[in-house]
Amino acid sequence: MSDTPFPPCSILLLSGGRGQRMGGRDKGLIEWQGRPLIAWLHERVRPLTDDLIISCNRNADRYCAWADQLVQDDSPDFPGPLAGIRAGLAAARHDHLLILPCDAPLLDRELLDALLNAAGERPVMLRQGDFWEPLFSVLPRSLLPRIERAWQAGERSPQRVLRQLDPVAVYCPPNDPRLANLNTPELLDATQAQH
Ligand SMILES: Nc1nc2c(ncn2[C@@H]2O[C@H](COP(=O)(O)OP(=O)(O)OP(=O)(O)O)[C@@H](O)[C@H]2O)c(=O)[nH]1
Ligand SMILES: [Mg+2]
Repeated sequence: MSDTPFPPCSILLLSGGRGQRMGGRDKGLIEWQGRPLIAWLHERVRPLTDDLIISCNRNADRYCAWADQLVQDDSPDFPGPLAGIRAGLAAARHDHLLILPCDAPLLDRELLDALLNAAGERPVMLRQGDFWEPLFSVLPRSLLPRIERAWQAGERSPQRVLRQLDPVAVYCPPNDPRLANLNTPELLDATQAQH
């Protein structure tokens, strides 16, 4: 399965959002260049892991085709991506979990390698210009109890949680096209026209 130099990792694709800016549609299943967004992410990460986890809160019957395991939030009200991260960490079979959002189909192998090569005892988080990007990160599973404590104390922001855990940064330029995040129909159309 794996053709990588790094230790085995689990991979979590976050696809459990409300998709409000897409009119409430399940974003991972929206077609981009003729295939659902989640299929592009799946193609990119499948060679890197034997433990591909998708966090979804709808359409499990479709998502199961692209995953080894599915996880869902433990409440039905879309509490945000940290809910998916805690479920993914709890389910992960390897010591490290690479986390990615479902709506970034232009991610490339080089960026994934950079994140995974930095994996260790501290969290790894992408830093795009001046901004931390917690949904592009690698977490050791050993951090689950600390993340769980923060959650129980009412924290819901992945960025605040990860910043408190002494993250290692992997740097990207501010306008790195590989990080195009397709949040709206307009962005979806614009990137389709370019690729
Ligand atoms: N598990 C889980 N994942 C979520 C939740 N909210 C967002 N995400 C995921 O986090 C990533 C970033 O979220 P957004 O890009 O804002 O996606 P979204 O929340 O579906 O879209 P909007 O409703 O328009 O904000 C996406 O991969 C989402 O699927 C949630 O409540 N639970
Ligand atoms: Mg959102």
